[in-house]
Amino acid sequence: MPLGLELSDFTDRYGKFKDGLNNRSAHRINLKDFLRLKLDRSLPKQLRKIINNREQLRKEIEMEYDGMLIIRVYDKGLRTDLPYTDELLAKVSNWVIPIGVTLREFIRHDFEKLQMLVVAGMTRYGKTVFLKNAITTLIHNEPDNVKFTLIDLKGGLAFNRFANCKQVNTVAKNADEALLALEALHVEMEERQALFLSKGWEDIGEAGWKERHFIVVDEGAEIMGFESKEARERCMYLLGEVARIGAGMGFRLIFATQYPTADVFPRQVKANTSAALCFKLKNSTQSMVVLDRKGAESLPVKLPGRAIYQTDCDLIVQTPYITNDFIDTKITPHITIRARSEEHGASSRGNEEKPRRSYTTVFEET
Ligand SMILES: Nc1ncnc2c1ncn2[C@@H]1O[C@H](COP(=O)(O)OP(=O)(O)OP(=O)(O)O)[C@@H](O)[C@H]1O
Repeated sequence: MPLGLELSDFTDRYGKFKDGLNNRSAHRINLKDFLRLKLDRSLPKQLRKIINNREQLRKEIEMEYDGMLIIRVYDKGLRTDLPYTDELLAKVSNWVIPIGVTLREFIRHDFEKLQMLVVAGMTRYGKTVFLKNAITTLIHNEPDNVKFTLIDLKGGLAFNRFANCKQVNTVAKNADEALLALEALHVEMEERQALFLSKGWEDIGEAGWKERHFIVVDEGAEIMGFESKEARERCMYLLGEVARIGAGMGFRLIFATQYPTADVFPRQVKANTSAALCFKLKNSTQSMVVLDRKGAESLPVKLPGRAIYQTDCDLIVQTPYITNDFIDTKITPHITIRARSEEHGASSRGNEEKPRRSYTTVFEET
């Protein structure tokens, strides 16, 4: 790396490098075209056409810094679809989910290593499909240990198919339900913290508990639209608490939004999250909020599933496309029809009974 420059000086110019490499066409002779030759007077013309055939270059580049600046150039771009299949599912286990493919490899996200994940992207670019992919994978791979609190602030339609899975504690569809669910989680978290302290356990690993509780929020920006200011602030605070202290106690957060502005992310969520999956965004300001760099605005248009996966480095991936039929085949064995009131107090570890509780948020004027 030339002295005084950093990786972002190159990645910010990704488009310029790529267009520079592709600004001409190349000779391409397709042997199959010879089989289609017609033996008539136009033969020389046909041959000339085959020999002079030119195709626009579609080279792709990847940039990385590992002490050296590495720029990889590929003849072809990344595939535009990656169906979620049984073979793909077999490549992940435990708390690992598939993120997608790059030009070189299959990428996974391990929630034991990076417990919180931010997902962002304009509408119709694949956020919800990705969340369904994550939920299905975890239910399939850890059916006895995973628990979910699903908060779908777009009305609950996307998560509805998971509502009767035994692993799903709650599907919250609006401000009141979201607040109630988060209050319940907060109480559980505080109880766990007190128990861990009394037992001298540092974290869930040391406690030897297998359960992991995932809180999945789809359209987190809606929280800013809650009518009541108190509800808004309380929700932000509670999500922030999950991000701040939840990881060690087995809580995992996936926070998705299509409007990533600075005020949409609870401060603690941004501060405690070191992984992001970012689909195309409207502008570089939004990209800066999610990735701390420009780039998500330059992802291709009309290409759902294309995203930047950011951990300690940034990778351009094509995420798997999971169909609702595939989801249903995987979750049907886990569906139990229960009254929702029973689910709310569902035991979160093993089969031990917990008293059913209700939670009330009281706002006092100061
Ligand atoms: N990984 C993918 N590969 C190919 N196509 C995809 C992928 N993900 C999503 N799509 C296509 O894009 C459409 C929109 O995806 P999805 O519902 O996940 O978008 P979204 O970002 O959640 O949008 P909204 O915010 O409007 O719900 C899907 O119906 C599907 O046709």
